[in-house]
Amino acid sequence: MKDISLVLKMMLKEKKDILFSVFFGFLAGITAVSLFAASGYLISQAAFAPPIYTLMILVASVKLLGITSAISRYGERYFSHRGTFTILKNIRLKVYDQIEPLASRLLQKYRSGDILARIVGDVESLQHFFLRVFYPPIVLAAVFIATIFFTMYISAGVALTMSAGMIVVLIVFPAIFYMIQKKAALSMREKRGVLSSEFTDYLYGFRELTIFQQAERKEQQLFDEMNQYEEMKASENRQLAIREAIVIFFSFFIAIIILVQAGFYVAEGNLAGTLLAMLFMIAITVFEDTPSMAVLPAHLEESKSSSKRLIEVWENEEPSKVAVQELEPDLPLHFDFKDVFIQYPNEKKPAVQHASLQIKPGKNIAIVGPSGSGKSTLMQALLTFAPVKSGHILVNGEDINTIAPDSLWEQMNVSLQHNHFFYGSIYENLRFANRNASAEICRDALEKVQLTHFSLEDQVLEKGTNLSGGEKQRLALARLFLREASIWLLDEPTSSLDSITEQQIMNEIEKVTKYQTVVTIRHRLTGLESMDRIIVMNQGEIVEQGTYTELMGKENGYFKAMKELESQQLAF
Ligand SMILES: Nc1ncnc2c1ncn2[C@@H]1O[C@H](COP(=O)(O)OP(=O)(O)OP(=O)(O)O)[C@@H](O)[C@H]1O
Repeated sequence: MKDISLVLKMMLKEKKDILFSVFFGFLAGITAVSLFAASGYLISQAAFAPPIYTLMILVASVKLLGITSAISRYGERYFSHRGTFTILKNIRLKVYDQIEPLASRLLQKYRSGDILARIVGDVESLQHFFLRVFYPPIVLAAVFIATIFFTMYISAGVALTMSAGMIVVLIVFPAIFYMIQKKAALSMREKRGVLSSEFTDYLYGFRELTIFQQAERKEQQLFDEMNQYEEMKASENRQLAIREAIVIFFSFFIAIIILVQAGFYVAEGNLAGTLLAMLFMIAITVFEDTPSMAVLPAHLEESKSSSKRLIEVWENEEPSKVAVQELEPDLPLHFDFKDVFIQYPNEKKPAVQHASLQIKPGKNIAIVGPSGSGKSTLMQALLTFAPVKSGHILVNGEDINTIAPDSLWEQMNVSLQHNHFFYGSIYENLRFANRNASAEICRDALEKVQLTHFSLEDQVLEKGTNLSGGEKQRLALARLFLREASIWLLDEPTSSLDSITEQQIMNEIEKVTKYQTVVTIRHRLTGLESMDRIIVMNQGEIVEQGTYTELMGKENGYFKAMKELESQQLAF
């Protein structure tokens, strides 16, 4: 039940459509049974040449039942499909609400292809739950019970046979098929996830695969995976067809048994001969919709696992927020890291540990250290993106987790190591930072980062593939000049630039950030003399922190050693 809780909750919101679907489904089923029962009776009666009005009443009943059955069937389809689409919409909104705050963490946990396959595929497959799992057995059982009650008045023996048939079709077959289904569905889902991940890898890595002449091998691997998946799918379809055939065969078998049984009663004189055709027609019609019970277990298993897999995406990721409070805009922000420990999912080693530091408003902070020492992770923690396992990050004395992230990001100007660019013009890619920025302001920003050779109309391809590394960095920095922010977080903002351009752009940044907090991650150790504080990291720990003079004054200091090493390398 827990597995299916997501779709059940969303479904029960649509009670009206559920009730109408069941009502019209029942009406369509029972009128169909009555229609064929009346037809059977009509044929038998006609043989005895009854008064014309008897025939007229019977013919009129048959016509009325036929029309009611058709209209009810339409009503059933209308409400069940309307309900299904509304349930799907509710599920999509729910899933989006759940994963939106976790987006960055989820991409650390799952391969992007797998998460995409999960969310799109699993949500889609939940459409079958209401349509093929939930209400058809209710309707079928209701039609069966009403028919069996009616049949009991004609022949208790036939009613008993019909009840036995109903139990086999509604309970025994689905239970057996469900057990068989469980195993097969698991491997199908795994295969689908693998295939989607492999395909995404192939698309993203196509250039590298081509350069290293591995594209053909990867393609072959993908084709093999696809063929295996197709084979599994075909085998599943075959299985479903066989199960449907078994149920259909059984239904006919029961109808024949009922015919023979009723014939026997007629021969014995315990049943009127005119009712024989009617009973046979009832038996055929009441079992008519039972093939849906053959596919029900497959859809139930699929819905259960889809619902479970979707819940798993956010289940253990629930942010441990106590209360979400908005930060007042323009409030100077003071960050305080207290013994912070960060570990990425599925990683053995922590990325950052025992990190304690303060970032006071208006200060200029540099984070330095060897590659992989945890500098970017520390910055991600300021943005609330890092998986902090213990310790606290306080913003003006309040736990960062209790603060609405939007109100924090509103005060930040961020340039990360890898910045995203959208397919569109330079202008669109700039205005993405500030929708109100005029063309003039955007041109001015381009000038500050020395990208004057670009016009605002120039095209940027997806992910900025037509820009050089340095141009991408400068375009990302140009965005920052369009926004007012009290905190600037810059992760190696100029690493791809020559030192002269770097200096000129940093001067521009300094001009606009005179009174702002600036945290910069640096690889090069030049130009750090004016920093208010330098945080030195090594293997996930802050090994030193202080001003340039303090750090250089340390006997056997780590920063001093790094600086000396860099000077020696530059001298060569
Ligand atoms: N998304 C991630 N998932 C798992 N491990 C990660 C992730 N990001 C970083 N790490 C690991 O965390 C550690 C710190 O990485 P981080 O990027 O913070 O270092 P860095 O000092 O910024 O490195 P660089 O100077 O090369 O950018 C590294 O061991 C890295 O492999």
